[in-house]
Amino acid sequence: MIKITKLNKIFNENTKKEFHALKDINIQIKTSSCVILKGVSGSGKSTLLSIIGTLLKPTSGDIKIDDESIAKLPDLHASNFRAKKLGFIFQSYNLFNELNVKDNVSIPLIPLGYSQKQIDDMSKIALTLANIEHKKDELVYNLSGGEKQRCAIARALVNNPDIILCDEPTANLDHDNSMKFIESLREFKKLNKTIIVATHDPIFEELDFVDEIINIKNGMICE
Ligand SMILES: Nc1ncnc2c1ncn2[C@@H]1O[C@H](COP(=O)(O)OP(=O)(O)OP(=O)(O)O)[C@@H](O)[C@H]1O
Repeated sequence: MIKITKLNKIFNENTKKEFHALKDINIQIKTSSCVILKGVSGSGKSTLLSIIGTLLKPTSGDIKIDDESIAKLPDLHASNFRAKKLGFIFQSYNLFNELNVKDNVSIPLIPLGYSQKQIDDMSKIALTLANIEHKKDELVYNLSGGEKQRCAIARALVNNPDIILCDEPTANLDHDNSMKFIESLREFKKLNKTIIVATHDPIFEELDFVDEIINIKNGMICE
């Protein structure tokens, strides 16, 4: 369970540029559910996703993941927490173009102290799940947009995370590849992952496996 209580995020606090990006957010996300964070550009979706992902700290309020409070985790603990529990899929893929697919996918495992054999085995499982195993030796630079997305999916899955966070995952995909991405989400759901997708793509609105759509407007949850 992810429990967010009275969460606020203020950028540039106490300066002329002060901006209240998230206002008194209260949400509970059940384990193994799929939730869509929906809202127009600038509404606060990425900010909320980044806080859930421990990439950003809230100004006030609490966020608990499986009863562990993560709002104020020191940076080293936050990066360990991410490495064990979370997988990220970003709109811009965030891959290393000059490395091959397999190396990109195995990167999150390196700080976790696995042996080379374990890294190879775990990477192979993720590459197969994301249907990109056949391109494992190809440089990311040479992949199509849909293939880059599948490589990013494999990287998000490689540590077998409980929670998968997706930020505008279909923004750079055509309709066919967006539909393929949605089928990947369906598979994650079958694997009992908790999935949170921040998006304004209407394609996510009527999916049978989505448990909840949370609307965000001007940093607030709309009922
Ligand atoms: N580091 C920052 N400093 C100042 N303001 C910021 C910062 N990050 C985000 N903001 C502001 O907070 C608001 C919410 O941004 P956020 O990226 O969360 O929106 P979003 O709903 O994800 O938008 P998009 O769909 O365009 O990605 C925006 O007005 C943005 O300009």
